[in-house]
Amino acid sequence: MSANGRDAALRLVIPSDGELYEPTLNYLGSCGLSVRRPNSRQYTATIRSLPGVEVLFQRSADVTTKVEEGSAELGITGLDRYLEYRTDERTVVSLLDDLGYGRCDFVLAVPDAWLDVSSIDDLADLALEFKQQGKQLRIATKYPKLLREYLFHRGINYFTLVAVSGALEAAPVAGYADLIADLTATGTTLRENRLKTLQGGTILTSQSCLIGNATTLLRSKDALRLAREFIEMLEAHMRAEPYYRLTANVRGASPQEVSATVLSRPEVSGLRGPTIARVYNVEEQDWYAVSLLVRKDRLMEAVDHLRDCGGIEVSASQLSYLFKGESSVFSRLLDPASESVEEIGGL
Ligand SMILES: Nc1ncnc2c1ncn2[C@@H]1O[C@H](COP(=O)(O)OP(=O)(O)OP(=O)(O)O)[C@@H](O)[C@H]1O
Ligand SMILES: O=P(O)(O)OC[C@H]1O[C@H](OP(=O)(O)OP(=O)(O)O)[C@H](O)[C@@H]1O
Repeated sequence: MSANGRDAALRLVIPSDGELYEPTLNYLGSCGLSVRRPNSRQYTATIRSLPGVEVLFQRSADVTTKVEEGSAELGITGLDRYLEYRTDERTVVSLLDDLGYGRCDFVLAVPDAWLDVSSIDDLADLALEFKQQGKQLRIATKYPKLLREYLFHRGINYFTLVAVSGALEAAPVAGYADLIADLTATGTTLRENRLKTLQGGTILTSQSCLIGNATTLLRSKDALRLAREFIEMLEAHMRAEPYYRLTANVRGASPQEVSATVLSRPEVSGLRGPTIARVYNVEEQDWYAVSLLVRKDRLMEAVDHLRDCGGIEVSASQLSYLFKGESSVFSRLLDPASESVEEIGGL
C-alpha cells in the first residue's frame, strides 16, 4: 500500500461517457498509455505501461471535483468543465490546457427570429430594454459561473439564469428561457433549433485538458514520480506531433562538406542542425547518412533540399516523442505560481 493509503500510488480520473470518452482512450493509447478496462461496467482500469496508476471513470462534469477533493491526483476533462467547477485554483491546476481533441465553443445563441440582435452589444441593449419594461432576459445554461463572469465583464447586469442540465437548445421554443449559452462544435444543433450565435458572443473556446491536484501530488513521492512520467509522455508526444524525422544518403567528400551544404538552408536543416554519420560500403567510400527533424508543413521543401545536396533514398518517419532537457509542465507543477490557464478565452 502506498503513502496515500491506497493500492495505487497515482489515480487518474477520465470521462466515463459522452463526447470525451472514446477520444480520451484513443489519445492515451496514442501516447503509449493504453488503458486496460476489463469491461465497460467496471469503473476502474489500469495502464500497462505505467504500473502503479489506477484509472477511474467518472462523468466529465465530476472530474474536476474528484481531483479537487483528492480522490484522484490527475484528471482529464473539458476546459469548460474545469473552469466552471474548480473552487480553489491553487489546489486544482491545469497542467496541459490543450490535449488537441474535444474542441468546442461555449457561446451565447438567440432565436433566428431576433433580427435586430446580431452582436453582444445588441444583446446588452436588449437587456436594458427588458429592464425598462420591468423584465429580465432569461438565459438557459449549464455553466452559470463562466456565463455570469462573462456578462458582468461586458456590463450586462440584468438577466436571470435558468439552470438546465441537457437539451438546452429547446429552451427558447419551449418558452422557459429567451436565449441560451451552450457548447457548439459543428453548429448543427443550433441551426436545427433555429438559433444563431452572436458576434463577440463566444464565451470560451474549449478542448480537453489535463488537470492535477498540486497539494496531493506534492505530498507523495511515488505519486509525483508517476505523475512526472505520465505528464512527460503526453508532453513529449504532443511536442513530437508537428515533426518528421528525415533520413537520406548523401554523397560527399567529408562530413564537413555535407553538413555545410545541408546547413545552407537552416530552416530545413533540423532543430539544431543535421546529424551526419559515415555509411560503410564496400565499393564506395563517400556516402553519409544525414538525419534531421523537419516541420511537417516543410516536408517536400526539405526533401528537395536534401536532393539538391546530392541526397538519394530519403525516408520520412513520424516521431513518437520529443523529450526536452526537462519537463516544463512538471516544473510548473512544482512552482504553481506560474500557472496561467485564465488567459485562455480571455477569462
Ligand atoms: N459537440 C462536441 N464536440 C466536441 N466536444 C464536445 C462537444 N460537446 C461537448 N464537448 C466537450 O465534451 C465535454 C463533455 O460533454 P458531453 O456533452 O459529453 O457531456 P455530458 O454528457 O453533457 O455530461 P457528463 O459527461 O458530465 O454527463 C464538454 O465539457 C466539452 O468540453
Ligand atoms: O454544434 P454541434 O456539433 O451540433 O454540437 C453541439 C452539441 O454537442 C453537445 O451536446 P451533446 O450531444 O454532447 O449532449 P448534451 O446536449 O447532453 O450536452 C452540446 O451540448 C450541443 O448540444
